[in-house]
Amino acid sequence: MINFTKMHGLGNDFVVIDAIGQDINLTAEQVHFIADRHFGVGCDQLLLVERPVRENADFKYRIFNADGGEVAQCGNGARCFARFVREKKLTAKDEVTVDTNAGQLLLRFIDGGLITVNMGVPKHAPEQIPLLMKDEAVQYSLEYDGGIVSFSALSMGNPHAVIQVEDVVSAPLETVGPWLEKHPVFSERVNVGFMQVVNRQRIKLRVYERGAAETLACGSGACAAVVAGIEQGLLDSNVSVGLPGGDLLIEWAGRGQPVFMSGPAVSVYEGQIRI
Ligand SMILES: N[C@H](CCC[C@H](N)C(=O)O)C(=O)O
Repeated sequence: MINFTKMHGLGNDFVVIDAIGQDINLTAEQVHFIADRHFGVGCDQLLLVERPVRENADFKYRIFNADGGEVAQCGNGARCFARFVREKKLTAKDEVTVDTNAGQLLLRFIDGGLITVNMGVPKHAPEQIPLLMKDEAVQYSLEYDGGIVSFSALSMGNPHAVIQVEDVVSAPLETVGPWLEKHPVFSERVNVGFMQVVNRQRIKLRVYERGAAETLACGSGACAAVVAGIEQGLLDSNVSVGLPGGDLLIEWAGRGQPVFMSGPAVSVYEGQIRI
């Protein structure tokens, strides 16, 4: 039996497992089973909380998409990880440093039960798009269904494509999402965000996530969309991102600077799963 906590960040939901106090070694198939909403517990991603790798870190955490694939970054997951280690009394710190496969994150508890994550510095021509590599251009275009799909491509530690649309409600997420997610120009697939610019301090966003399909919120996707919008001169440095599951605050001071994301994290229930 494995003990877990079911959590969410604005409806992007997680199975969070303490792999320090439990001896856990999950295959991709087992992650896929746990994530299944009919045969398992059900979640967008599964998070494993482990001992740190580097001396200056408090923990390591690993992220697995519902399809079983391990990935390196998850914004909503980072906030839920922070809430988890505090609620499980694995730390009493107000600021937690965590190792991830994308590097180190700094997580801070702020007023109102919110958590701010330093998501690191965005990379503008992520290595996952060698075929499209231009001179640090951040806008790319591909032919699709007799037309052209233009997008910004960048990495927040995981790859993102950001498409600007007039209205997120009518965005072609169900068709363009899976098409671009698996497009061969992205050697490791990609998360696909559909961004509607409301004004210079507000966007609306829907994300078709790599390995999980559409989620109610995507933290790294919100960061990528704001970076893309600022790069195109459409947004100021502090932006409220309206996702189907709720709002995140994203702050970015420009190239070479880290992106900060602030938002909630909620524990829903504790459980055990037979694996
Ligand atoms: N699907 C993402 C991982 C989860 C990201 C998302 N849930 C977030 O909050 O950033 C990927 O394959 O890179």
